[in-house]
Amino acid sequence: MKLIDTKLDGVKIIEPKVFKDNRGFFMESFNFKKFEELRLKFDFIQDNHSLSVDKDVIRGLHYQLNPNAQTKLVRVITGSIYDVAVDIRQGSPTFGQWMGVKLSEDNHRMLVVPKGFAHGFCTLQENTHVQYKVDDYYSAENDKGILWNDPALAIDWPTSNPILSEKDAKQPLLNDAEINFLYQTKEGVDHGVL
Ligand SMILES: Cc1cn([C@H]2C[C@H](O)[C@@H](COP(=O)(O)OP(=O)(O)O[C@H]3O[C@@H](C)C(=O)[C@@H](O)[C@H]3O)O2)c(=O)[nH]c1=O
Repeated sequence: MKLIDTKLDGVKIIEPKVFKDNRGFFMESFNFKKFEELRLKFDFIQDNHSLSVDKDVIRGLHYQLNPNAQTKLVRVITGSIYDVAVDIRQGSPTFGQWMGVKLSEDNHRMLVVPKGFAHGFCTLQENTHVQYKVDDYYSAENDKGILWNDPALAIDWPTSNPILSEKDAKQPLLNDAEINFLYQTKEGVDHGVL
């Protein structure tokens, strides 16, 4: 398993070890101990799975406020996505900055999205199944969002005409969004990281 740092502190790309043979492949998509050895200590308590039937579906940008902030471990089962994380930790040197990575059924890559980041993705293929683990339960009350094409973020999405949910079509701009994440130095910055 390979861990790749990104320009955003705490956002990490994971490349699992994939065992291929004549039947197909096998991989461990999560192993508490092996993740812990890479200083990623996660207490996941919920698994989510979404299907987007069309290409150019954008879901996001989403986050849950404290005390229900979530770390997410995102992967694609079928299809592919452009997966995006945006730093919304007040006081962070990279506040408002985003990163994106392609996750696909072929590259098996996973993305760690820590607490204090908004998350969203755009499907690159039809019938894309995305699965992700989270370390806090869903809270309708604390479920929040930011508009996908907020000019202040200037995310380079693969489409300019996405299919959105009603909710996501009218999310607020970052400037108007409710956020309650404080940037802390090393020990506290990546909740879930030892
Ligand atoms: C996220 C979530 C939604 N729901 C319900 C609420 C709603 O009626 C229905 C669909 O929810 P949404 O439209 O918010 O689904 P979706 O747009 O797929 O939301 C997801 O987007 C990605 C980008 C994320 O990062 C996730 O955390 C989550 O916010 O499912 C749950 O019951 N539990 C959950 O954990």
